[in-house]
Amino acid sequence: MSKRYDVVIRNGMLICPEGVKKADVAVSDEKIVEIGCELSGDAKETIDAAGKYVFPGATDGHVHFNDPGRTEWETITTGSSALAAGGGVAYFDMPLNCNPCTLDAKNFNAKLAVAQKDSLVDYGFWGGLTPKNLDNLEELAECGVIGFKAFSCFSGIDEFERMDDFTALVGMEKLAKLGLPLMVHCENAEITRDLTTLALANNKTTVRDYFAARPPITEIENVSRMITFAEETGCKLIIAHISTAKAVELVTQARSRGVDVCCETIGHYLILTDDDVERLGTVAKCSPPIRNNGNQTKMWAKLLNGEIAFVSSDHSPCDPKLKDGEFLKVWGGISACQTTLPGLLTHAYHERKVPLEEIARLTAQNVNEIFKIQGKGKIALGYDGDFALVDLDKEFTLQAEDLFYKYQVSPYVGDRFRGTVTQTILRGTTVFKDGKIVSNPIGKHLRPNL
Ligand SMILES: NC(=O)N[C@H]1NC(=O)NC1=O
Ligand SMILES: [Zn+2]
Repeated sequence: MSKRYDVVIRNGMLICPEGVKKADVAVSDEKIVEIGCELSGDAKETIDAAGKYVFPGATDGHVHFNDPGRTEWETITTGSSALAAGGGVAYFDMPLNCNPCTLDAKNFNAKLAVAQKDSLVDYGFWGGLTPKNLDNLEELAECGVIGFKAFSCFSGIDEFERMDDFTALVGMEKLAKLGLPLMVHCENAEITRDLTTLALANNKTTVRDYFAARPPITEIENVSRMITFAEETGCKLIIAHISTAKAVELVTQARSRGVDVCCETIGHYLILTDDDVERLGTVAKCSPPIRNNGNQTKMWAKLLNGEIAFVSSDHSPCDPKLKDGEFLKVWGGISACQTTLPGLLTHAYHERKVPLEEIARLTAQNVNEIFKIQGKGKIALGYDGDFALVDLDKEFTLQAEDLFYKYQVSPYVGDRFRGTVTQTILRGTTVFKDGKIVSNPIGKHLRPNL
């Protein structure tokens, strides 16, 4: 008897957890219901993926879409569209730089209302942990946050206060009980603050002065301290946007003695170097800063070794006016959520022979597993019909007009990529195709299955 699927993707090379295989994949009621060679049975929609690689749609674990409240920088509409254009089907939005910050249930619900209306793709939310909201962690957990985010140093946003040691201890004890992870932006507060003050006092505001004000030790020292807190409290710890190979080493050592810690890195720490930042200017300013080539080589080795759990974008845009000025003084944050997968195809797969299934793990599977999002992140029976169709050899030069961000700004404009996302499918619905957004907002809220 012939079957009737909602969608069949035929003749593609599927990136499955166990390897790459040529097969068809069928979706009904938003879920993958069959994987096999030349599936019989018709479908309401047939997608010919001959010559294409079919990745699991990516989940970006770390974005700042700034909605509600700072929509002059980015919005959920533009951010989620950009994500889809880069093969993304889901994102976890940070508790800052939206306004109000996501520090209690009321503000969580305000953000949820916007996303329900505007998000093209699926979304989860981070709650914040600051000295001011230790009594609100339980209510945020009930709302369904995927985890909590804290800053060891100044966050750039006055209302989102840094986590002092008391807050770290009490907060991590509470999160251990709630079974939710804490992600920490690890840079030593006093050293970054005082080196920055000193640099400003001496009018040292160039890109190199900025690097000197945030040296590797600020990350390494703080990662080590946060691991100690995690080890003693039993809280699951995720190091945000790790930038130095030495800090990755600390995470690996801690894991090997049983500490529940892992790390995320960001495309730009793998793709750009300090010399690139010097060339590009403030568009490539972020914190922690992008490091040198020697460190980057070691970061790639750690990535290949499985020591980095997932790769996100830390998409942190702003009004371009805030990037206009002396390097040390301007906003730190890079617009990147549209280019993570093409960046990894170019620099990980083509340049360094990182296997495609490893790239799928780093962009989709691991992040969903770590945050206990059920049924998302891989091409397997029963999972959401989420796919990114990729022409692996199709090259393109990124043009500002290609970007779906509120501001068409990226450090990669003018760069050559090899590996083009041609179509993004969310739970069986095509949301992006051939350079265009082709769906209304259909994103739904993702909560951890604890
Ligand atoms: N507040 C904010 O978005 N900060 C981000 N920007 C950046 O470069 N690193 C961050 O953590
Ligand atoms: Zn961030």
